[in-house]
Amino acid sequence: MSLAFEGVTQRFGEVTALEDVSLSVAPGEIVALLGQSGCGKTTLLRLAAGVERPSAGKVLLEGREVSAPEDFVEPEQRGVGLVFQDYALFPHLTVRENVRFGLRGYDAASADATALRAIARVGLADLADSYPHMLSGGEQQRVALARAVAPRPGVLLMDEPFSNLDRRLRDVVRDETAALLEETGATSIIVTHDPEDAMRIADRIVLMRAGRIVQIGSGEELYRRPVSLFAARFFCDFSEIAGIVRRGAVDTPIGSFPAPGLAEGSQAVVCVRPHLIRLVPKGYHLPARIVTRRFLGEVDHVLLAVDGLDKPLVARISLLGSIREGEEVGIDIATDEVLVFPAGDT
Ligand SMILES: Nc1ncnc2c1ncn2[C@@H]1O[C@H](COP(=O)(O)OP(=O)(O)OP(=O)(O)O)[C@@H](O)[C@H]1O
Repeated sequence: MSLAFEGVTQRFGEVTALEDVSLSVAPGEIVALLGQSGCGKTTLLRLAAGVERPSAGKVLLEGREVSAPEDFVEPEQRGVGLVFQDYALFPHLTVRENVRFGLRGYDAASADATALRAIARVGLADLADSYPHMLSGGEQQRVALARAVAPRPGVLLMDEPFSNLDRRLRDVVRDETAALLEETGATSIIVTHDPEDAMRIADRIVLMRAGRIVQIGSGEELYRRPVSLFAARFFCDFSEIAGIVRRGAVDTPIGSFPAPGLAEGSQAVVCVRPHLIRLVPKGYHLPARIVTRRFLGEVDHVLLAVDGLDKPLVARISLLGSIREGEEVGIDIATDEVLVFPAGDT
């Protein structure tokens, strides 16, 4: 089922939660709404679900407007499944009863069979007669997912579905959810503030800020070609170096970087990715000194002082051998991967 927002604006009194948002989600596509707290992600989800009506603009399901005052389709009529951050399970119902709850319109026998199939699909067959309080967070999340997908909704809307899970469990449940979404073929929107969640699960990421869409693209597009410093910072902890544009380039203590399209004399920010700095022996490339080195397992977190920079460069690299703090080294920066943005473009 396709889902589209056309010029949607949503106001709550003085607050504009969404401003002229347009987005089309293709049938079966998985889209992540990514952004900081308060940027309007949940509001967009609530509009799709039909629990909110837009102040202006349209919501379309399968090409049909479902948001117009005279043609407003109620949430339960939209064929939309919902999964919330807190799972929203009924505490007095068992797992089986919770999942059956979403299957209105089925006769008792087929509701039971369908519920049990969905429960088995998320690996909880043995817990079908348990109550939510007897389950771990990950198990409760799986029940919520089973309840949402059991009626085979055309659209699945998920609001921060993994945020209550600890790191390790989160990875597992996220991968399971991705597999299940693919299998059901539901058009899915997942709200998250975690870029890794978005990159791992979504076909396309919609980066939002203050009620507007900043950029739409695949995880790789957003990571490699962010449209602004704001978008860039969302996906990478860069070392940022300020400079002034002179003759189409920014001169910095670590080199000169092309700044196409930036005005002569304007302030710019040069962004260097921590994993694209390579250490070479002293005397080669750019001279630097190791300020600190922290072993993190797969990589080392290294701070490098460079003459002329007021803050050390951050590098995340694998340091073989016995490089020590205080040691003089050379550094080689993959310059074609360096990004340059106008300063203040946040
Ligand atoms: N019912 C409401 N009444 C008043 N203001 C609201 C209402 N719902 C949302 N807002 C405001 O609209 C803005 C967007 O909120 P929304 O919940 O959509 O953001 P979000 O990106 O989902 O944030 P979070 O990640 O914290 O859930 C916020 O400023 C919020 O305070």
